Amino acid sequence: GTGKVTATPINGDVEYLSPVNIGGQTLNLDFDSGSSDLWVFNSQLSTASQTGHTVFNVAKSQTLQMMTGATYSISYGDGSGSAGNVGTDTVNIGGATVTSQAIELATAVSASFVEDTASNGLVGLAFSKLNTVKPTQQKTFFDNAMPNLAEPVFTADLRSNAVGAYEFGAIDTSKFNGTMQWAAVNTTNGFWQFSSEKFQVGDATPMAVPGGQAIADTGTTLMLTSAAVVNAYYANVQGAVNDQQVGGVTFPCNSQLPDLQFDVGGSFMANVKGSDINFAPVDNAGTTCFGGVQAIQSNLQIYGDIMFKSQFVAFNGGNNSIGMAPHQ
Ligand SMILES: NCc1ccc(-c2ccco2)nc1
Repeated sequence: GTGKVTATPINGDVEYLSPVNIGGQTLNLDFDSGSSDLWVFNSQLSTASQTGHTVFNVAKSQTLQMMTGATYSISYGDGSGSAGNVGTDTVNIGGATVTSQAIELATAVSASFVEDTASNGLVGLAFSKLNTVKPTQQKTFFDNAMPNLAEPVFTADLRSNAVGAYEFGAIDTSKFNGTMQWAAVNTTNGFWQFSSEKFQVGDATPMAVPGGQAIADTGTTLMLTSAAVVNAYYANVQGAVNDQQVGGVTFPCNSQLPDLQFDVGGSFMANVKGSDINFAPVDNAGTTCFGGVQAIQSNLQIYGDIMFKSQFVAFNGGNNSIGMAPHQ
């Protein structure tokens, strides 16, 4: 079978939310190709933590079965996290259904998740080896769904300030231009990881990031790469400054930002449109804007939603490869 759901950008493309049916209850969740836990806000949480959220009511599902003794605890790169207990239930994502999916039921969530009332949990779509459930590690929705999917794939079609889609089991060739290009994924760390050692700003001389690796992460807002690439990129932008107060590089909102091409697995170069690198204003007048490309002090680069807004991306769990093509 196949399944398709909308991916709706929230608060200026900070994150994308998709409807997921769990035991007959529909919640808007954040699909995250950078982690491997499916967890939800639910009726076990304190009233304070539930405030503003749609929660999964554990008493209302007729198919929920609690997993005795199982717990989870997850923390993310941005310092957020959640922890709780675990059950299994039927999960339906746009028609793709798994009858016994591990549902991680938060009993504690960090403040930033409580404050983010648009999101009621995450669907982890990285590799199951990263799942945090103990004592028995659980499989992701994609791993569980794969055997019944027409093709062992899911795709991310994320758009700038527009509704896009996640699809399981098929690659909709009408959603991208040209031929999709593919690269091998290294699953050792449990991510959709590939080498990314070459960058090109506009039509300037390409630059090398020896040993550079990257992950494709729908659950991260920005595109995080090496300081060398960030400096080289914004050297082309009049008025760009690294503003410690704001927490990264800003520039005049009316800047003409160049495109940025990046290497995917040594197999092909993919492009991020300059317009997609103008992320958001930092001041009320909308004069100064925050860059969508920012530095990370690690050679594991994180290509988040800024990249997905320029590239239609296919994740192939059958042969562990990643495909990209410019959106239609
Ligand atoms: N990359 C995983 C991830 C996703 C969302 C969040 C988050 C924090 C507050 C609201 O959302 N944190 C980390």
